[in-house]
This record gives sequence, C-alpha cells and structure tokens, in this order.
Amino acid sequence: MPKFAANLSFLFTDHIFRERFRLAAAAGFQGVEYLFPYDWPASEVAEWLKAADVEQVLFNLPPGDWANGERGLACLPDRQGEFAEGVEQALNYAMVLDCQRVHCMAGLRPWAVAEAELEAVYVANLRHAADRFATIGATVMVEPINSRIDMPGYWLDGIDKALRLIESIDRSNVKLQLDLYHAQIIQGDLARTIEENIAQIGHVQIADNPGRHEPGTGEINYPFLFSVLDRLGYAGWIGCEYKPLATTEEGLGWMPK
Ligand SMILES: O=C(O)C(=O)[C@H](O)CO
Ligand SMILES: [Mg+2]
Repeated sequence: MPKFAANLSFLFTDHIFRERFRLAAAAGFQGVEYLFPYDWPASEVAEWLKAADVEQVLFNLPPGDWANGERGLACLPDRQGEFAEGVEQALNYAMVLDCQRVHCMAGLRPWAVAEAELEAVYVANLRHAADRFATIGATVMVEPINSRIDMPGYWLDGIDKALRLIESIDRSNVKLQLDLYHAQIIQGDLARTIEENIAQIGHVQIADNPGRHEPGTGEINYPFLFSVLDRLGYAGWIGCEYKPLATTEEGLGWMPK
C-alpha cells in the first residue's frame, strides 16, 4: 500500500499552518508536503515536524511573485539570477527540514519568447538546480499542471513535454511529479501513463476530477490506480493535494487502512 502525505496547503486549512502538522499526524499521516515554507524560519518548521513526528516529503522552490500571479521562474529567460537565488534558499530549507524532494515550478508562458528559448532556459535552470540538490542527495521534481482549468498559461502543461524535457536535462535526480488530477485533465489514460513511465516517477499527487476534491468524489478510480502503483513496486509517496468537500477529517474515508 502506498504511503500518503498530507498536503498542508490543501488539508486542515481551517487551522493555522503550524497546527496542521499535528493534525496530519493525528489523522494517521506519516509525511507532509505543502507549497512553500519561506514565511517561517526553517528551524521553526523543523520543530513542528519533530513535535508531530512526521517526515517532510516535498515543498516547492520559490515561485516568484505568487500573490501577483507568478507560478514559477524556471522557463523565464530574464529571471535566471532570481531562480538561482531561489535554489539556494530552498536548498537551505531542504537541509534543515531533512527533505529529499523539491518541486520546481516552470512558470507561465511569456508569449513573446520563442519556445526553443524557453526550453533552453528551462533545461539550463533544471540542470543547475539538480546539481545543487545532488549535493544533499535530493531530487528535483518536474510536474505537468493543466493550463485549461487550474493554471491558465502554465508553460509545462503536457506529460510528454515533461518527459522529453527530463530526458534533455539528463540528470538522474530529476524526476516526474505525476499529479493524477492534472494528468486526468491533460490526457486521461492514467493507468497506462503510470505503467509506461514508472521509472521516471519520483512523486505522485492525487485529487478527484472534476472539482479537485477527495478521491471517490469524481471519475478517477483511485483504488485501481493504487493497486497499479503497488503492482509496479512504487515505493515513493502519494501527496494528498485535494480540496476537502467538508472538513479534512470527515473526508478521509477514502484512505485505505
Ligand atoms: O498545483 C499543483 O498541483 C502543484 O502541485 C503545485 O505544486 C503548485 O501549484
Ligand atoms: Mg500537484
């Protein structure tokens, strides 16, 4: 049975951030992930993890100006200095939090820039991030996000595109973050997508579609997909990145015991 991590940017959001670690542990999660830790000193977050006895599974590199709509920097030609600074900041947090995975968001497509240039910048940035995170044995995740419903304009919005870029980046610590909710919207065919790419998958995230709520509230057959992951020997984490329909605790009935 896969290991489930609570995404604290989505779950337990009726409580302040630091409380969510304890609530996740009480609900049976052994790992947590979330978007960004940078509003809090790394040492404080480390204390919350320790007090709750949960593992830090994943967080994201700094995404640029999130409040003003930015969604990552990795493909943006005029932001490479800021990207590299973000890598150092995230590396420090990863060390203190003992975290082995970070997600690097690609950014929104700047329409005036040619695709070949965006790809070249993205590949160079990901190689840099991969080499820096290799120094602590951590993996950099590449996640295709649907640009139709949730993140209009997101540049990295195809599974095949992500796989092709991972091949070009050519670093063993760059892996696919397969968010099955986005994958369902992007292309469907989820079991085959998992099976064909299992060697590249470093992290999985889940939510049902439509609505991005708990597994079991929509069209995705999660019990079947969990059995596919088990059969293929997936030993990584599954991040619960969904919006609970009511409270998080009330919506945990889908989770296999
Ligand atoms: O949106 C998602 O699915 C993510 O996993 C990103 O980390 C951030 O938006
Ligand atoms: Mg995701």
